[in-house]
Amino acid sequence: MTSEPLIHTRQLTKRYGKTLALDNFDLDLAPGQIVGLLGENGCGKTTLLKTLAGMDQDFTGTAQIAGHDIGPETKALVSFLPDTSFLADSAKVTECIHYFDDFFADFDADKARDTIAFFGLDASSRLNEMSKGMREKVQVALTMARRARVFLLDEPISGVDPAARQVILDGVLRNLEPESLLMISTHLIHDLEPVLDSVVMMRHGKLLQQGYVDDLRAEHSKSIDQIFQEMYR
Ligand SMILES: Nc1ncnc2c1ncn2[C@@H]1O[C@H](COP(=O)(O)OP(=O)(O)OP(=O)(O)O)[C@@H](O)[C@H]1O
Repeated sequence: MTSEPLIHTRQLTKRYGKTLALDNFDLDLAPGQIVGLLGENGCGKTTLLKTLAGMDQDFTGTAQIAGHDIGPETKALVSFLPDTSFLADSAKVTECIHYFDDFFADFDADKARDTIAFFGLDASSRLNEMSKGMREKVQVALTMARRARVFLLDEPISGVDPAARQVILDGVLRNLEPESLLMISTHLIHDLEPVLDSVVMMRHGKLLQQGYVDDLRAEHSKSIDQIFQEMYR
């Protein structure tokens, strides 16, 4: 790594009862890259993202963002898109923008409105009048409109059609500052591969493989999608 890690974990361990969701998970991620978080169902991707986002502080080991232990300081640096809807169904898009503006000091309402327009959405619509893909776009627009140093997106393109996936990815990328760190969990590696700088592959709560996509592709003479299929077969 050429610069100090923005995300740093050591022996990060999270249990849900008898289930070990994160098992002594060690990770260092430098800023200025787009990272794909990959792994089969239940390997701990959501748990890792929630932990780094400060949504669940019931863990052992070390987890730091920009040198700070996970807590209020790191929450201010991290913009998190969960895999479930976090907005009130009856709200209008304009109300969601106001809500974010009140709640997050680093929120740029103009940027959010601009991305909503880029997605071709009507800001006066209510969420319960929108399709799943349209609601996902609203959530992406809000999440990416923060001037955060770390963006953690949990499955932002699952459950939408291939054309919408590309539009959502474009909406994510057009808002990203070069020095930010973006980590995206996905099963849709083929769609994401062209934009990734590096990947983190997980298995059973552990780090299975981490590397820059160019290095991995050169080493294996295969696409990341093919490497993933073989690794998890
Ligand atoms: N709230 C919870 N209570 C109990 N067990 C949980 C809870 N959340 C996650 N788990 C368990 O922790 C493990 C990791 O789950 P997690 O959701 O992090 O996996 P994932 O890689 O995101 O899966 P997927 O790809 O299916 O979204 C799984 O065994 C899951 O059943």
